[in-house]
Amino acid sequence: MWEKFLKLLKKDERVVLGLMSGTSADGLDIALVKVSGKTQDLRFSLEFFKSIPYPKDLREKIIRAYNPNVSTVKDITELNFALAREHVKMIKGLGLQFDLIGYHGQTVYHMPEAGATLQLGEADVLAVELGVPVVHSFRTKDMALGGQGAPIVSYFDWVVFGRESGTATLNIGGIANLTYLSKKRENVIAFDTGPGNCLIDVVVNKYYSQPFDIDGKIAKKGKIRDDVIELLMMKDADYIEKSPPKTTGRERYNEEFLDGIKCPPKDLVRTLTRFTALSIHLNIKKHVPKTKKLIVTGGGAFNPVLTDDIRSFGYEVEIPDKTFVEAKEAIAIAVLANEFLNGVTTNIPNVTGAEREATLGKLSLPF
Ligand SMILES: Nc1ncnc2c1ncn2[C@@H]1O[C@H](COP(=O)(O)OP(=O)(O)OP(=O)(O)O)[C@@H](O)[C@H]1O
Ligand SMILES: CC(=O)N[C@H]1[C@@H]2OC[C@@H](O2)[C@@H](O)[C@@H]1O[C@H](C)C(=O)O
Repeated sequence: MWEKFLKLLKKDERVVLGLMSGTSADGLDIALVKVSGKTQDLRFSLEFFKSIPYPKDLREKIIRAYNPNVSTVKDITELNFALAREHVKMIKGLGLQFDLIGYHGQTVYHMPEAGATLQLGEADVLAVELGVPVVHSFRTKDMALGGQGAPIVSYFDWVVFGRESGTATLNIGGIANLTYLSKKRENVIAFDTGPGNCLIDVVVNKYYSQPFDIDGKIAKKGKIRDDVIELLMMKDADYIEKSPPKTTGRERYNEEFLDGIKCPPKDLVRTLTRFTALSIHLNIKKHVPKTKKLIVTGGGAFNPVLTDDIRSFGYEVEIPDKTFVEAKEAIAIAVLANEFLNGVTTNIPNVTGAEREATLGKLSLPF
């Protein structure tokens, strides 16, 4: 058993399955990636990608788990295994071959100030059922070292895009996070800017019974309400002003964040779209003002109202091909898992605030 694993450690090229389930809780992103080399000599090719939506009841359980006022320890315990079993079912259905899995798990609560974060999805279930080693829990060691445990994709951004200057990558998922690129790893700056699609999603869910504002169609019909922007700015000024390292989550940007706002739904969707772009812009202006170009990924890249709003602040906005836009985070998780086997450090202390570099991840073996 160990022999097979030791052989895998010595391989230069590995086929890695990267699994990412983001804060939107919309499903599992599955990327099959061939990876060779390490750090800035790393090469990867995406062999397969699919995003499989969660069954409705599982999505509801995840969203409920986010809310400390209603979720119980029993819910969390069950969900930890239920999620992993659902993930196994999804993967088995694809009939793929791979050497290793990188498993992000589902973040249900993130408390960087308290130095705590929780990702659910029991890695041992995947290791046993799928018969390969699983690297998981990528955030905890950075937190043990006093860091925020996020963003962790900035390592991948540095490896892949690090040679660009005046450029930042921007992933607009539930939360938006940005990496300001630099050739020198120690000069990379990355942080969460605040809401990505999550506030828009909350309103669209509530008033239109849709999971999100498809292609910005609702926003296109609404008007920007300056009084609501002002109110939102007052609520969010503390986070925008705060210097990195900083990360956030659905604990802050949820329905409660919109308390006290009165506005017709379509105007609210339009206004929240504008506010999301504005919060990204103000964060850039304050913390990484040399940014001229943004490489935008994540589901928000498919909302033209949002991307046009971002462009309106004067940035060159580049949107990579559709598969990369959707797959980037899952590819990054595959790369982090591969670097774990290479024994490479993957956090960036300048980004997370950790006291030193470390190899992120824990290993779950199938035997
Ligand atoms: N065609 C589209 N039009 C508008 N918005 C879209 C479209 N496709 C996806 N989105 C938005 O993108 C969201 C999903 O994005 P993504 O999968 O990148 O988020 P995530 O990975 O769950 O979040 P995070 O990166 O914060 O963990 C959806 O909830 C939706 O708001
Ligand atoms: C704690 C947590 O799961 N954070 C996520 C979330 O989603 C976007 C943003 O907030 C980012 O900080 C992070 O994910 C990416 C993958 C990261 O760590 O780079």
